[in-house]
Amino acid sequence: KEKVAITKEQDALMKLIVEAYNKHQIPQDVAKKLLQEQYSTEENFLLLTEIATSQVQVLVEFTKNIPGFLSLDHEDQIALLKGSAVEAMFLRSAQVFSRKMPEGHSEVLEERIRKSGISEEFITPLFNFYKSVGELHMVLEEQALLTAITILTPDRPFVKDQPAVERLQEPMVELLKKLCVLQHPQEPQYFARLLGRLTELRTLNHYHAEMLTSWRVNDHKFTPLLCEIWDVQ
Ligand SMILES: CC(C)NC(=O)n1c(-c2ccccc2)cc2c1CN(S(=O)(=O)c1cccs1)CC2
Repeated sequence: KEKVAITKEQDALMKLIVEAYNKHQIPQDVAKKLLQEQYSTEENFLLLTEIATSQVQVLVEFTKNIPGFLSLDHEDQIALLKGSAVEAMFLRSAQVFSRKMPEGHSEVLEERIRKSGISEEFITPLFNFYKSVGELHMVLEEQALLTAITILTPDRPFVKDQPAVERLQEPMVELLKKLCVLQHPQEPQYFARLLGRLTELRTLNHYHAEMLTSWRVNDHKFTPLLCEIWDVQ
């Protein structure tokens, strides 16, 4: 059985990705607001809008720190960001949700998300996803790499130079595979389970598009950044 070892280059790549991932967290004040303000549906929706908007800004900064991303074709950079924004948001939500929170906080958080104007048919897959990510107990490195791998998905709509994106994504997938073997030696199928989450994420894209139409008919307003990244209005 060959010894799995992280090379010097892989260690350097991982440090860059984790550093970028750590640098861009959700501002604590927004998370605190989630736990303080009153419970109206409208209030909850506005809070989620605020959190989602700040998360998109966080996502753009993280993406810019992915080695090689800024040397991609500029239009492809935009196509990758727009193509992965929703998945990256749901992945980040699941990670925030599965993090140890002070007593009672995740219940409040869940309650607010359930009472934010999102229709029941989307709430179920949403929380199923949060749960399935939570059960993996991902370490920070795995979370950061999985987010980078999601962003560097070559077959997003309108990506012209897919091989260039594959060349960036490939080393990340290799590194994540090694990390999983090192972090979860007792669970050889762990890496496959992680990639399975990415497949589940893609289904959430569809739900999200449906959510947007149902919100638009109820005249919900989004921020210009969310409209831009989601191609709405
Ligand atoms: C951390 C960020 C990325 N999470 C986030 O924005 N959440 C969270 C969430 C999950 C865990 C902790 C804190 C927040 C739940 C939901 C969203 C956003 N969406 S949305 O983008 O469709 C939306 C935008 C405007 C109105 S609804 C709906 C569901």
